[in-house]
Formats: sequence, C-alpha cells, structure tokens
Amino acid sequence: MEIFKRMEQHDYEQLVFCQDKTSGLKAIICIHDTTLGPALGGTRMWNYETEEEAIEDAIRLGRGMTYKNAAAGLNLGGGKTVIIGDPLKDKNEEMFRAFGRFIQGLNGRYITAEDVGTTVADMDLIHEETDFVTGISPAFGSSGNPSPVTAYGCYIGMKAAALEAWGDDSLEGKTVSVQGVGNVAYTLCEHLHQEGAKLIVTDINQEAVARAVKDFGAIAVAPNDIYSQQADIFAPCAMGAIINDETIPQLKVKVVAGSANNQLKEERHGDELEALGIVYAPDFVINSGGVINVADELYGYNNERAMKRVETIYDSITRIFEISKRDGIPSYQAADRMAEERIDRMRKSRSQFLRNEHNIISRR
Ligand SMILES: NC(=O)c1ccc[n+]([C@@H]2O[C@H](COP(=O)([O-])OP(=O)(O)OC[C@H]3O[C@@H](n4cnc5c(N)ncnc54)[C@H](O)[C@@H]3O)[C@@H](O)[C@H]2O)c1
Ligand SMILES: CC(C)C[C@H](N)C(=O)O
Repeated sequence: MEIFKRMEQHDYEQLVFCQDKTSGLKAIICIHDTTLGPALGGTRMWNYETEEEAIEDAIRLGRGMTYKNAAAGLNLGGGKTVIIGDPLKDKNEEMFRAFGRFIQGLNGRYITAEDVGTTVADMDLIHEETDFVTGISPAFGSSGNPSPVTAYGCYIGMKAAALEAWGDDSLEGKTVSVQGVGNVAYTLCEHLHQEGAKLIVTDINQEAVARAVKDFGAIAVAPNDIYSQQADIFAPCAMGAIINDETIPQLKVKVVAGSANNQLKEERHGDELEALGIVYAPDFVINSGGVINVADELYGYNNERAMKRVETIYDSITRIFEISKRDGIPSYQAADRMAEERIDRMRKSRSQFLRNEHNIISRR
C-alpha cells in the first residue's frame, strides 16, 4: 500500500501507528480532518487478517467521522482508531493503558470513544491515562455506553426514511430485516418491536440471534440470506461495505436504514440504490446519535441537552431527501454536500489571524 498516496486521496492529516510489546497493542489512529475541532471518533478492536485491511478500515472510518461530526453540527473533526486483535481473547488492562498514553501524546488532537469490540470498561482504562476519551462510566459524570442513543437516533432516522418512502412515518406493521443484532441493533429492535414492526434478524453470533427471537419474536435467518428477505426496510447494523455488487440485486426492500458505518462499498452503489428507487438514509447521519451523546461530555454531560440534539436526526434525514430532490442527486451525495459545505464555511470563517496560547502565529 502506498500510504501517502492513499492519504492524499481524501486529504488525511495524520496516521499514527502505536506499538507496545508488553501488552501486545497494535493500534492505528487516523486523524482525517480537524478543521472543525479535535478529531473525535471511536476505537474499533477487530481481528483483521492483514495490516493493510486494518489501515484501510481506520482510514475509511476516520473520514466517515469527519462527515458525521460536521453533519451533526458538532465542533469536532473526524478520526478513528483500530486496534488489531480479537476483542474476546486479546484484551488486557495494560493494552488500554498504553493506548491511553499514546492518545495523551497527541495532546488533544484526537479524542476516542467506543466502537465495535470496545466497551465502557475499556474507555475507563484509557481514562486512567488521558482525559481525551469519552463514553466513560456514568460514575465519572459521563454518558456511558453510546449504543442505546445511537439506536434511538437510528430509529427516528428510519421513521424519517419511512416518511419519504410511504408518505407516513409509522413503522407499525412494517417488516424490518436487521443484519447484526449487537449493541446498537438490539435496542433498535426494541424500539421497532414496541411500535409494532415485524423483525427478521441475522448475526454470526447465535446467542445474539436467540435473544432477539426470544425478546421480540424476530424470525431468524442465516447471515447470507438477510439481503434477499421480503421486507420493507433493510437495517445494516454489523460491518461496512455490505451494499455492493453482490447484495444490491438481492434486495427487495424500499428503504435501507441502519447503524453500520460505511455501508456503501463504493459511491456508485449509492447511485444504484437511487436508480432502483430505494430510499437510502445516509449512514453517517442516521448513526450519529452516539457521537452526539458522547460529544456532550466535552461540555460537562447533560442528558437532556444531548437528547435534544439527537432528536434533530429526524429533520436532518428529511432535509437530505429534500436536497437530493432539489439538486437531482442521490441521498448519499446530498449528505456529503451538507457536511462539506459546513466544513468549508467554517474554514473560511476562521481565516482571520488569531494569536494562540503559545504566542505562535497561527491561523487556527
Ligand atoms: N455503538 C455505537 O454507538 C455506534 C455508533 C455509530 C455507528 N456504529 C456502527 O454500528 C455497527 C454496529 O455497532 P455495535 O456497537 O452494535 O457493534 P456490535 O459489535 O455490538 O454489534 C455488531 C454485531 O454484528 C454481528 N456481525 C458481525 N459481522 C456480521 C455478519 N457478517 N453478519 C451478521 N452479523 C454480523 C456481530 O456478531 C455483532 O453481534 C458498526 O458498524 C458500528 O461502527 C455504532
Ligand atoms: C461513539 C462514537 C464516538 C463512535 C461511534 N462508534 C461512531 O461510529 O459514531
């Protein structure tokens, strides 16, 4: 992989490789863009098969956070970390303490939180070494696990997508096929079940499937069969790149709306959904509830204030469909435009000279 060439492609600021032999830590921090503020984005722990795969994931996820934070109106840039390892076998206290020290070394340019494979307990360990971490235990006056809030944002975003598809945002009687019933999707299923939606679920973890079947009367299907289900809405809530050349022809749904990051394998897959008349709720907007919630910790966490901002996801999704129709562009492009325009506006508004705290001439 030609790393600098890849970084130039979407103007990445910084990639940090962190290694600690004692704990076995191998982490890659990607800071994509800090125009709006410090880069906030979670830490994913995953058993990547190759280092290239891990770098690519950090890079794609980091850029996604720039767009997510910008579209959510947060004064934060975008970044992400991946830790190479099996979250069920390879974690230890020293690993997260070592990682916390690496974050501290970045002096606030990057702030972390949970993602797939990491928990509140891991964030608490990081917090032993740095304050540049969110999603830590409520015992510290913080917001805790972001997943239930992500799930709620995803639920109201799905309602906004339903309004676009059927002219009515009720999900009662709608069938939703859910890929991955982990932290976010379990709570999403709970909201959907309460509203009277029917659920079809899959997961590579059979315990997670069994729980959704038992608690919500969901129908279970094999992982590869989830795309071809006769459903109204497909909710991707596992890993990325699942809207692709193989899966699009299988879809029978009218709406794609779920929590997974980077759902479109390539941008052209968003064009294909649009051409098929499938309403796509852009991933980085519908799944922004968690980051909105943890970002509030930076002001001294206030649940009421955070949830008020999370509620705006419904309007943001609606607005994206309006821009899409007005400008004749697919919804994913409308969401990108919304985020990019805010970053450009803020970049320009900050162009006057400001002397910073170190008395160094700076334009930031
Ligand atoms: N947790 C959050 O607050 C949050 C916020 C924004 C976005 N997201 C994104 O939402 C997605 C889910 O996050 P989560 O926190 O619920 O993670 P999680 O690890 O708790 O859940 C993911 C689930 O997907 C399952 N899975 C993995 N590969 C699968 C496959 N090929 N087929 C079926 N199931 C599969 C896993 O077994 C797991 O149960 C991720 O893409 C994450 O980046 C999460
Ligand atoms: C809670 C957030 C900071 C990170 C979350 N995993 C996301 O992708 O948005």
